[in-house]
Amino acid sequence: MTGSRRWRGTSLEADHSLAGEVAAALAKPAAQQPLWPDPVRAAEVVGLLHGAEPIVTPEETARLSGRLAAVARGDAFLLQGGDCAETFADNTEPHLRANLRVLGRMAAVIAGESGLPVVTIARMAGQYAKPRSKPLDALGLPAYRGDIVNSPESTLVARTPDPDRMLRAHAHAADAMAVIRRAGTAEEIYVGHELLLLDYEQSVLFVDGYGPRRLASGLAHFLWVGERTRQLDGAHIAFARLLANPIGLKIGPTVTPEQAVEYVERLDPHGTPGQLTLVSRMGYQRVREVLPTIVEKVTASGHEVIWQCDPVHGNTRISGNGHKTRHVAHIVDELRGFFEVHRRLGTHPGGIHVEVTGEDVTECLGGAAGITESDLPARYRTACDPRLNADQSIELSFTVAELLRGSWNRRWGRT
Ligand SMILES: O=C[C@H](O)[C@H](O)COP(=O)(O)O
Ligand SMILES: C=C(OP(=O)(O)O)C(=O)O
Ligand SMILES: [Mn+2]
Repeated sequence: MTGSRRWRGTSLEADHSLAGEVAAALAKPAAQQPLWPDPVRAAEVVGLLHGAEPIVTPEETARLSGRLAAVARGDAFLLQGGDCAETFADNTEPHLRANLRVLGRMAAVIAGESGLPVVTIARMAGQYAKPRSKPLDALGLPAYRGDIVNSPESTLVARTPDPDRMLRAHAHAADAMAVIRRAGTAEEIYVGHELLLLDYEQSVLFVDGYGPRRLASGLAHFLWVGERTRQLDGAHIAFARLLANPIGLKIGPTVTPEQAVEYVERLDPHGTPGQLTLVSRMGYQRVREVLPTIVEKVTASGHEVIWQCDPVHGNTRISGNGHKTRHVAHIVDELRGFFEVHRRLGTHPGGIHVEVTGEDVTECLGGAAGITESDLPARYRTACDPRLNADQSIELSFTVAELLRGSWNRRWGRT
C-alpha cells in the first residue's frame, strides 16, 4: 500500500472550511449510533483512527467513479454483494476467497450471458456495522450492532458497546483488503460498506484531488446510506453529500418520488453521472407499484443515477422454526419486477445488490436444491441477515443475465 496520511498531499486538517463542514454534518441528528459507555475512551479511539492508514487509494476510487459513469449511461452493469455482516472471526483468507470467488463467478455469468461489462463491488473490508429494527433483542439485551460495536453472544457484557472495537475493525479491514489485493483478480474488485457508524466513518478523510473540492474517504471505494439512516435532515445524508466517493442510497417502499428527487439533488450536487446509486429495496409485492413514479421523477430531474435492485432486504421474514430467512422465489420476483419497470420506462436496470456467500450455508429458502424450513438449522451461520449460498447465487446470476439480455437487446434493437 502506498498510502499514508501524507500520500495525498492535502489532509482534511489542513482545510479548515471543509473540516467545519464535516463538523456541521456530524452535529445533525444521527440514527442508529451506539451509546458508548465510556465516551472519553470513545473520543480517544476516534483520535487514534484519525491517524490510521487508508484502506483504499483515491486513484482506485476515481477509477471506480469512471466505471460507474459507464453504468449510469447504460454501458455496464453493477454487481454488488457479500456478507450482510462481516465478522472478525470470519475475516479469514478462506472465507474472503470463497466470497470473492462467488462474486467472480456471478460477474462472469452476467457478463458472458448478457454481453455487458460488469463492475463488481464486494461488501467487504469494512462491512462491520449493522442498523437494527429494535434497540433490544428478545431477551431484553442491547441488540448486536455488528462486530465494530459489540459482540453477538447473549450477555450484557458482550452486548455493551466497546469503542476499541473500531480499532480492531480498521485492522481487520486492512487485512481483508490485503487478501483482496493478493487474490489478484483479473478485474480488480472494489470494496464498499454501509456508511453507518459515524465515529468510524469520519476518521480517514482527505481532500479529494480529482474533481470539485470535496472529501475522499480512505475507508472504502463505495459507501451507501441505509434505509434506517436516510433521514433527509440527518447526519448520514449531510456527511455523504460531502464525499467524492460514489455513494449508494437504499430506498424502501415508503420513499415518495418527491423525496427521491430531493435525495438526488443533495447527493449528486454536481450532476456527475454515476455519483449516486439509488438502491431500490421495495419487496416483491410493492416494486411494480412504487418504483415507476420514482424512476420517472428522478429521470425528469436530469441527474444520471444508477438504478440498482436490492431484492433481498424487502423480502426478509421469520420462518416457522424461528430463522430469519428469504425465499429465492421472492428475490427473483422482485428482480423481475425491477426489470419490468425499467423496460417499460426505457431506463437502464443498472445493477443488483445482494447478500451472498461462497459457502454452502442453509440460510435462504428455495433455489434448485429446494432448501426448506427444516433444512435451515443445518448450516445457518450468518451474524445478521440470511445470505444466498454459492449455488443459489450462481443460479440468480443466470436469471439476472437473462433479464439483462432482454433489456440490452431491446436497447440496441437486437432480437
Ligand atoms: O442488514 C440488516 C438488517 O436487515 C438490519 O440489521 C435489520 O435487522 P433486524 O430486523 O434483525 O434488526
Ligand atoms: C441493512 C441493510 O440494508 P437496508 O438498509 O436496505 O435495510 C444491509 O444492506 O445490510
Ligand atoms: Mn442485511
